[in-house]
Amino acid sequence: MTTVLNVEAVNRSFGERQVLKDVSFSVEPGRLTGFVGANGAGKTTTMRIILGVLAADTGTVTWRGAPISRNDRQLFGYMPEERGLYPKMTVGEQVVYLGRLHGLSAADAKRRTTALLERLELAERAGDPVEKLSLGNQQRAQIAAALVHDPELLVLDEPFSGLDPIAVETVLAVLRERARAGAAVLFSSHQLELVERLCDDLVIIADGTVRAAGSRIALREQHALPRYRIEVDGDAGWIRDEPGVTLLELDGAQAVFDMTAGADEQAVLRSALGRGPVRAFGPVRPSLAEIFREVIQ
Ligand SMILES: Nc1ncnc2c1ncn2[C@@H]1O[C@H](COP(=O)(O)OP(=O)(O)OP(=O)(O)O)[C@@H](O)[C@H]1O
Repeated sequence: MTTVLNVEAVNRSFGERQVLKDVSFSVEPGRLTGFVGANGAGKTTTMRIILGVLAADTGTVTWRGAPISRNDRQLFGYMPEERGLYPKMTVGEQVVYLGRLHGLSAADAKRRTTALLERLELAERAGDPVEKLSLGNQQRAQIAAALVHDPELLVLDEPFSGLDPIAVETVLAVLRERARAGAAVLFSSHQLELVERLCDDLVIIADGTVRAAGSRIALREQHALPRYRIEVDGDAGWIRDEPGVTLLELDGAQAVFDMTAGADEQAVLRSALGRGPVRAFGPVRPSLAEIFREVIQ
């Protein structure tokens, strides 16, 4: 797969404090990359450096293999943490204006604004000044502003914070559509369940250091535990006496257990089948929250 955005060994300090330490990761087109980390981990600082709002002390950020130019930035869409739409301007005018700034013709900017506001369920508010909108609707307007020029790279700082569950689903669907159309999407979030559901790739940062990066599936496999779940008919309590089994949870017919290294989980399955029907048997994959806790330690 071709990488479009490459962050390579980026360092950045504020005064004495180094807030980014050798940060490296890449973002692929057509994929959603979740950027996760605790408060103060360095997500916003990294995003600002990608967008050229802030300079790195050392290290490079490249777009399609070359340092990022002003022209490249026209192809980027950014939703900054500090938001920053003009409060007195109407939502529609504002999104059109930002589209024009990114090089769209007046007609294209209008057409795309109408379509996007419709898609984000904000069309009815197009004529209202931003300051009159609820925070959640202001957030949707911000997302429209970042998307209006059909960017090839979308960088979104906490796009889901402050949205109600229905708005989350709408925005999520819009981001998926953008990725499916070929855009590279990098977004930060604290909401791990959401990131887990949404993203293809992950970058986990703690104290300014990337602790894990890669596809969500690969990360889950790398951090897979030798842990299994079984469901049988009747009581599963016998499982605690099987060789190599450490029983973690027992709830009637269901059990979750770890296997000691080298022990054979298939032997447990055979043993279960010898006792009666087995309704379910398989490895338990760690959740993103569990992987996160493990890698940031
Ligand atoms: N302009 C600045 N001057 C001094 N320190 C700064 C500045 N910007 C960020 N920092 C510090 O850098 C560290 C990283 O901040 P950053 O905003 O990148 O983290 P974050 O991961 O985005 O956190 P959050 O989730 O809270 O937004 C923090 O300790 C922050 O206080």
